[in-house]
Amino acid sequence: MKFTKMQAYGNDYVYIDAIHQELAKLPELARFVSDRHFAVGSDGMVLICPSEVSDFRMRMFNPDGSEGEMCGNALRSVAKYVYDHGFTDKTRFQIETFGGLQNIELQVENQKAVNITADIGRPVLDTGKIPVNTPAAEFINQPVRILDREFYITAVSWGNPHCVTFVENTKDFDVETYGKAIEHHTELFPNKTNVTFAQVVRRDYIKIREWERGTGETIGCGTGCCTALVAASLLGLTDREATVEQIGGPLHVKWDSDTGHMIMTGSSHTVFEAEIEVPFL
Ligand SMILES: N[C@H](CCC[C@H](N)C(=O)O)C(=O)O
Repeated sequence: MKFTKMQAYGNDYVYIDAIHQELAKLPELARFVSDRHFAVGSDGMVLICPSEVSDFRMRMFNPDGSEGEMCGNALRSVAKYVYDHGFTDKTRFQIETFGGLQNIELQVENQKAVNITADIGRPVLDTGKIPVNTPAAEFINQPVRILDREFYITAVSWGNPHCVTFVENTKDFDVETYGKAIEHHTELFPNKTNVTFAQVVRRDYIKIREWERGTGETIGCGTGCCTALVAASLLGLTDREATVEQIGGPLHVKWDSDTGHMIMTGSSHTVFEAEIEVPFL
């Protein structure tokens, strides 16, 4: 099976062309390729698929085999993939996800996409108890007891469930213990959740660490950055545009006040392309 390893802010996935290759047993395939000892090693698997309603479709799977409805870094990387591989020569197009149709705009240098802007639509402030895109009860800065602590949590859905809580210092924070506990708080988040721990540094600068559903701590998370900005600006801690510093680097995010859409702009990189023998395919 042919694949491409790409990373965006160190959020690394195995990208597979599912337009020209037949694939099967997708959850098993995701668990297999993501393994850092026995296979390629990644934060998950992303498929580039044909779409009946837009230019392309993306599907993303976590290393535990579960499927995420949306992924900001994968979205921008798929946009780069289809352009760099000559699947399209458009610099503006759409990618279908389970989180809706996402609008892409590429900045190209030497026939390669170097910077990718993605409009990922409007956030829904909910924990996943209601169907996505239903105007809903808002879940903003709610006190929630997790293990031995109380957290103030804001829930944001981009199609996939996210939540964010503000901490004093992300650097020393025990992301694993509390991230895991919040991820699995299924009374509040029936579909589990991605968890962002954020620290506001200035009105236009936020630091985050991310605990991802089905993955664990990652060093970059596009939708996590967007989630942090939504909560921080709703709470009056930042303006509607910020740089979000992740361990893997800074991403620029803007929550457009005219449209209510979230716009993220950042890079993505191809690491290598290769073939892997999959014993069960
Ligand atoms: N890293 C991703 C999010 C993946 C979310 C996934 N872990 C889920 O189960 O929803 C990003 O850049 O937005």
